[in-house]
Amino acid sequence: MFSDVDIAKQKAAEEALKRVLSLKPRILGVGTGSTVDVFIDMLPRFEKELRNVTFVCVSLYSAYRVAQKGFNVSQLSVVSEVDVYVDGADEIDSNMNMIKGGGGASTLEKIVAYASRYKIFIVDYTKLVKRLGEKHSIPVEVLPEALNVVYKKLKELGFEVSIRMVKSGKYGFVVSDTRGVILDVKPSTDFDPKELELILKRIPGVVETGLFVDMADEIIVGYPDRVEVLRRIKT
Ligand SMILES: O=C[C@H](O)[C@H](O)[C@H](O)COP(=O)(O)O
Repeated sequence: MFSDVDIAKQKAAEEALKRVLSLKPRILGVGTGSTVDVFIDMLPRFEKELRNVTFVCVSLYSAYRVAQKGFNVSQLSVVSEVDVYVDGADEIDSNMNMIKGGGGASTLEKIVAYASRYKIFIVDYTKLVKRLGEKHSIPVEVLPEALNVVYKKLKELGFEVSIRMVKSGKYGFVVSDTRGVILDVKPSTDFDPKELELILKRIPGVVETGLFVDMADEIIVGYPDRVEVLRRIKT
């Protein structure tokens, strides 16, 4: 039995696939997470159209799944430009800014999104928020060597900080695909996403944050009965 959220994810993924086919990418960036998983599961329906596409994935897990379905997967290290990127998000505000990295992938996600000419994000309706930080902390990926230094600095700056722990299958810290440790950071007051991103990135040892500001070209929001598409107005 599918829940409303499952159906909403499917609707968003289906719409994204239509969009991808119309954009005819040579190189397609693929994010990670449960919504992207739905998107990956739909790829074989368009085997003919996607046969010559090279996929670049932001996690070993997504790369494995795309390759298992018979598509060409390339290493990010040999790619400098991506035509279209499809990924999920944890929170989206009314300015199309986002928190990402709930699945521990914010660094590679940001690199591929940055390298992509057109960035599409797919979410179910529960991801829309008035202000970023309503439901999720901000993931901050840190070099393992800098863990304590960054942790202490973030506390001094007034943030609530926790080190992300593995919930099962392994004991200890979550380690990202880029071997970073993830700190979940909760600002105590309202914040400006752009300013906060700068504050966090100024701390040596911080590799990336899960704040995605002014990044999305298109956000496809799935509902149980429809999709709504938000588009960035290019200035
Ligand atoms: O690190 C993970 C990514 O940012 C995901 O895109 C994000 O967490 C959303 O995941 P999901 O589609 O599972 O809600």
